Amino acid sequence: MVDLATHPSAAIVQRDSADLVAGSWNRCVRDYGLDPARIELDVVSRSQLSAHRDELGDVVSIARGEMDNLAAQIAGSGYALMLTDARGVILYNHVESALRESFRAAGLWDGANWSEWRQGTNGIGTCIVEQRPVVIHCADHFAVRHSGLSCSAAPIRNAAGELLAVLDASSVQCEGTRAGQMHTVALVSMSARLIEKSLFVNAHRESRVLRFHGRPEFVGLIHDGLLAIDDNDCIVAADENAALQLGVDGRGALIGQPIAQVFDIDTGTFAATAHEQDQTVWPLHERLRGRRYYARLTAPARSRRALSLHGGEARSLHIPAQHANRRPGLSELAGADPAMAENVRCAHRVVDRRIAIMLRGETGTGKEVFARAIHEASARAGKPFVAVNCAAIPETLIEAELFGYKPGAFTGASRDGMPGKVLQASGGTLFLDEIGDMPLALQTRLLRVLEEREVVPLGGDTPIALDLNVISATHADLGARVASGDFRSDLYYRLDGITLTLPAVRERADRQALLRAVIASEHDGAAAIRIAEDAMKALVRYDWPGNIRQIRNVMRTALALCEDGLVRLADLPEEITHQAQQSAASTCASDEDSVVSDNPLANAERDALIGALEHNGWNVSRTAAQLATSRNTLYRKMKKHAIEPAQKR
Ligand SMILES: Nc1ncnc2c1ncn2[C@@H]1O[C@H](COP(=O)(O)OP(=O)(O)OP(=O)(O)O)[C@@H](O)[C@H]1O
Repeated sequence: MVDLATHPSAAIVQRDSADLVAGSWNRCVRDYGLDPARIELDVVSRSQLSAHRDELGDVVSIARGEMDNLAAQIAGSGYALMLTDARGVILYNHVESALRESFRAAGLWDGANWSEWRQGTNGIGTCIVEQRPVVIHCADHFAVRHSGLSCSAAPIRNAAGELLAVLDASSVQCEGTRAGQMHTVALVSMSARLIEKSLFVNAHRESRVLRFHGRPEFVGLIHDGLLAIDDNDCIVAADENAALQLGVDGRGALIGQPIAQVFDIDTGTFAATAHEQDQTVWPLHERLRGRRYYARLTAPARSRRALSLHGGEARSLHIPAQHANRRPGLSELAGADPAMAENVRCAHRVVDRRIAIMLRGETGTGKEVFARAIHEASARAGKPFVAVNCAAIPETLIEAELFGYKPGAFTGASRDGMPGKVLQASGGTLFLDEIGDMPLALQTRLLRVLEEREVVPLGGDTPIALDLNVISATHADLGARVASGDFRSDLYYRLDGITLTLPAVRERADRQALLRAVIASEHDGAAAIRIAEDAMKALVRYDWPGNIRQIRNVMRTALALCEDGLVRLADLPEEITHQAQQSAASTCASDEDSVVSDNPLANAERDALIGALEHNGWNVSRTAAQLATSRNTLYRKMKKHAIEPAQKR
């Protein structure tokens, strides 16, 4: 039984709630320019609400189950429960029928936007900014109209630590003290943790999930650690509890590691255990310090079906098909790569703050997909997203294309004129791809348009007001172009509110998971896509100079060529199979620890190293300490896996 009064969330909230409220009030005045007497309720349209719900997918249905449990615990207390997305829009409420009218009047209802920058200091919005449990009680609220509310809220994160949603318990009767809310916030925090656990298990239902704790009676409860393990016996996801339990520095240190390197475990027995002993708790020892844990291993949802359907066949991976052309949401793009997770976290923080975002990354790393996902995650979702490829439009046309023209503005112009991409994007997001290729003369004009927030079409004389979010992208070194005078520095600084660098596929710690996601999105037939194990290994080993675009093209062709729905090594282009053979051979020849070269886990080791280096900002000493190895060994392993220190971003 958990003692709520001593629950960590209660301690945190009590300790620094005065600072937290002061910090939020400061933001309300300084950053959002809010007037406490003039804050209006803000409710999204029905269609936006259903788009917000769709975006969160399973989160809403999983959270609803837990909210029903929590509601039963607090029934009759005058509290109601709200689930919001990471933008603060209420997606689902649980209010007793007698209280419905008063909650609706207070704006605590589906579709209401409780972000801090809209409603001032409040439980939901301030929890989103602070990313931790908060109590905002009565006069803590910035808006005069909300001073009768008492709110306790806790964040719900995915396995990458990224904010997905907020769970809030609110009362419209301002009674008692803030300290009196500690029970409520502790209950809400525990429910949020339980929802996170269910989300983890659900997100990894295709993998084996290991739940472990130092005490057997805690396995399967709120404090146990969770690890998802793929068909190669490598850890593909871990929650914070797993890192805490094992005493490692964050989840990143676990992802990509073979499970047999973390626990003293025989992988053959391990694989069998998952099929046979789903509910049994059994002891296991951690390798580094020899500590004893107790664990339960859950079989993947598909394992029995796959065994019976494909028994006797060479080992292959089954990737469930997805809806083709489905656009991944911003949170999904994080995958299990630390650099991508950081990009997504930053994007969530700056979205809707009028900060220009610049995306950098090699060709095909998904800059446009990322830009669209930012747009869909913003308050402008549902408004236009207009992409302009500055390199693809001839220099002579780019001005008209961007800024539009009036009828008869120039020879060859359409008789009706054209509004131009900038105006088409008004209300939504303008995505300027390959911005480095924008001609110098037009850079001046673009800067003026962005600064003045109005555009005068060619041949016109009346400015038209604009309301735009701007995201730009480049694979060039724009800093160098500024230095050489090819790119205006003032435009560069205007566009570069924040730079997010998308990693190349070869740098990603979650290469195998990324491959699976891209492959799944390539096919929308009912059947799962099957990839022979050696083919998958070759795909993971390959460098992918064309990044995600190349993966898509290669897989599209392989899926068309393959027979009986199984992609074999022979269905892949020669450069991929050739490089895979070469890298296996060179690993074998160059490494003293040559047994690794034939070991199917070699790639996992490379991924784990990159993950750990990323996690430590590419500081070799810190990474070596975290991995409990020497700097020399780490350098040797980096050399073996062709990981350049220069991959530091
Ligand atoms: N996470 C993803 N899952 C599935 N497909 C993706 C993903 N990210 C990108 N793609 C696909 O990869 C291809 C390249 O993506 P995108 O155009 O966004 O890359 P880019 O970095 O903007 O490329 P360029 O620099 O050449 O313009 C597209 O076909 C896109 O649909």
